[in-house]
Amino acid sequence: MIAKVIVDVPSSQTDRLYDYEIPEEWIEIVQVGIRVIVPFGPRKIQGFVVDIVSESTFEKTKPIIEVMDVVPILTDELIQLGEWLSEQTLSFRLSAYQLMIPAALRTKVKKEVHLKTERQKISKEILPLFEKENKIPWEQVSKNNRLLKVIHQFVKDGFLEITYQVEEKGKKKTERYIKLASTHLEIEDIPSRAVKQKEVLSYVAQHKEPISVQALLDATNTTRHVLTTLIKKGYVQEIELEVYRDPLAGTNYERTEPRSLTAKQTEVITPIWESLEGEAHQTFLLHGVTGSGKTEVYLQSIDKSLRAGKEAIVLVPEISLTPQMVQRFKGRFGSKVAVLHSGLSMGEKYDEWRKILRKEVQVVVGARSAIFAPFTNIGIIIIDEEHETSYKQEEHPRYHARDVAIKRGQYYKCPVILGSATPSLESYARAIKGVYNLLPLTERVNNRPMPAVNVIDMREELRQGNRSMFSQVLLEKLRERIAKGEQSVLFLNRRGYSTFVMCRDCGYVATCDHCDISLTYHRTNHSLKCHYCGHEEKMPNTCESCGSDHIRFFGSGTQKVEEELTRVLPEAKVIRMDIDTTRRKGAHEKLLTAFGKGEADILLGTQMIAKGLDFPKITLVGVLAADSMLHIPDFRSAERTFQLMEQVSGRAGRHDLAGEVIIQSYTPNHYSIELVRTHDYDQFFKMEMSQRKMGLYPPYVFMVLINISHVELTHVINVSEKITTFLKRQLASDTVVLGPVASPLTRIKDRYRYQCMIKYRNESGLRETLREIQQHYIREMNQGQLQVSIDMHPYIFI
Ligand SMILES: Nc1ncnc2c1ncn2[C@@H]1O[C@H](COP(=O)(O)OP(=O)(O)OP(=O)(O)O)[C@@H](O)[C@H]1O
Ligand SMILES: [Zn+2]
Ligand SMILES: [Zn+2]
Repeated sequence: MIAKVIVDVPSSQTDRLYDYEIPEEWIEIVQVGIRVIVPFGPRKIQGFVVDIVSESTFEKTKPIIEVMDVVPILTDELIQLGEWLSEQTLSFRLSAYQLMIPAALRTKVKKEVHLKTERQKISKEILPLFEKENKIPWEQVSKNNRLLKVIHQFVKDGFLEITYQVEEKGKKKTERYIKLASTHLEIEDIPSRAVKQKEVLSYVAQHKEPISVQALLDATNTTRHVLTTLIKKGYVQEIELEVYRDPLAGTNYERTEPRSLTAKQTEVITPIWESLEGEAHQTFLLHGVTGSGKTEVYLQSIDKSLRAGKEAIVLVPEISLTPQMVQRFKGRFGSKVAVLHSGLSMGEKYDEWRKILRKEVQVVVGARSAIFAPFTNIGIIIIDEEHETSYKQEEHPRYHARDVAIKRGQYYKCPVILGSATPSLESYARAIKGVYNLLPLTERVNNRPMPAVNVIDMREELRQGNRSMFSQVLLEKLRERIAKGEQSVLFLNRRGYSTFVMCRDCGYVATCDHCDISLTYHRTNHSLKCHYCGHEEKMPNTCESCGSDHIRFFGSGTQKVEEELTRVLPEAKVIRMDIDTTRRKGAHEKLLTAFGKGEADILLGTQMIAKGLDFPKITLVGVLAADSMLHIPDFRSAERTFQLMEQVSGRAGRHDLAGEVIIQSYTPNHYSIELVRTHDYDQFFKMEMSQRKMGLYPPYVFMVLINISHVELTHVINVSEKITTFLKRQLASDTVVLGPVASPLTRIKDRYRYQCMIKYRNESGLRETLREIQQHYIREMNQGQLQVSIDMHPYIFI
């Protein structure tokens, strides 16, 4: 038999299947989806088995050297998906598969074989291995073909298990448990004076499940000594059981019951349920205003899926994966839920992934990469806040989770729900065309009003002599809330607000020596940092250009706002939430809990407070500078501004108290800001679509961005020109090829950067043409000199 293997060498030449012979004694063990070690030239390398065939087309094939997994870590479906993904994103299949497995499996970790059962159940052949301990190192068996075969069978039967020991400081992995020994000695045999022994034994006997040693000692109020005697006499047995590193251990999730749906919710959930029950894939766009009860629709759709014996994947943006958000799912589905996000340690991620693989959970809530959860019977896939750009991965493979969701939805013939109060233009356009099924939820639950929005013209404020960052109205309203004991949220858009250092005398701005970008001031260690290459230097005392000591940092980060706030509103208690105050694990939760308990009047923060917040006492939302994002040179800047303003506004008045929003802006008449006043998404969509049509941007066309970089400027220009000429010759006449032009960020890490852009409607041969470009520059790229990166549906243009 021949295994087709994707080898662990990320380069274009090796991005194909290699044939390896499966040694006779491993025929049963080598399966599709496991990893193997194979000879590759003079080296031994890892690879994924993606297919097994009876014969190779090659005359000579080398045999597999070693088997790395006993159970497949990639399902057949994921293997297919990886192939598709690499075609779509023009990346290596290897990278696609590595995306699908947890990092713990990609690093060098200790592997062990664990005994999961009583010794009697396993054969004599391997019994001696487990004489001393219930586990042995994997190396002890991996090279022995005969043993491996036996082990494989026991793993299949569930008596043994292979685990990866991701060691982490201060984290428990296993705990000692006590259970009744299978020898069945009678309790009466214990001498009557050994009261304690009897007591402990009967306690153990009453429990069907093993009890942790500590719990047992606590419950029976005994010492370890009594227990040891019982173990020695053979009444009870001490075993080691794995405990998952639960990042949320100790959190008690309050159970929630399904609510009876409103008429509107019923209307939108019906077609979703029909799709689920009829096993007919459909993509739904759930367009529900903030507070319209989308989450309840998700929950009851998931419930439907679980009742049908199927699984569910829920994606939420990384930044809204807060404990509050997790609570909503754990509260309804308890331990059936696994959570995957970037805040987890490598070991924790591995644990959650394993729960999915072992089918111990049926629901996954996670950020982008959770879309690859190795479920095999998916009943529904939900993408909340579908307009969020974080669903697109900005490194190879540059995939969009929405595309992967739909692909998997087609495979499992299940519904995919894209939910948002402000859908992306691309999705809404597709819904209107009928490609997606549009489900509108236009009102808030129980007819609560949408918050009233007041846009303040900050130019006018300035004219009236108000030089502070707070308008008169906003200050007044903030005071009002403090007096009434209600809460406010102040939002500052982080983007476009770097704190740069400038000389007041000559205008010199401190920039990075390796990148064409200004350095950012960091207060904590009084230094300047480049956010692109990590270069760091001390904050200068004098200007490098003119020697003046009038060198200061500018910009207004959240820290500055906080300072200003304490000056103008000394009575206000403020909680600040930004990257700095939430860096430590659990800090995010702590701050939110404190705010929820009413320990502060004002929550001041960046993007991370724009979504998910649902506190009854928030009645005022203030946006300090709505247009900070509007002037970023990106065709989506108006869309992002509108989406963000709507999301932030949505935090106010979600419960009994009515909400109010103050938006401060220097361009109050821009449609993306003005239309937030009426919460008019449809009108915004119309206006923005006409802009896109004029400028020839998505969704009217598809785009491809090609970035070319090299340390020598002349070479970058040379290659960029060649690529552009080639594209113009190859592509259809109505396709637009723009460039080459210098990228907005012309130099990063001493490399010059140029780009060219393709806008197209129909291009059947596009991928082949782009592959040709990749192939052409293979050698130069492998040498690490040149980089040509291709982004199929770009979101970032710098
Ligand atoms: N059927 C229902 N009956 C009563 N209350 C409900 C119902 N559905 C949802 N709610 C409540 O209404 C509020 C808003 O619902 P939810 O948070 O699900 O809205 P959403 O559309 O997800 O909002 P957002 O997009 O702003 O996060 C919540 O407090 C929720 O508990
Ligand atoms: Zn730099
Ligand atoms: Zn100067």
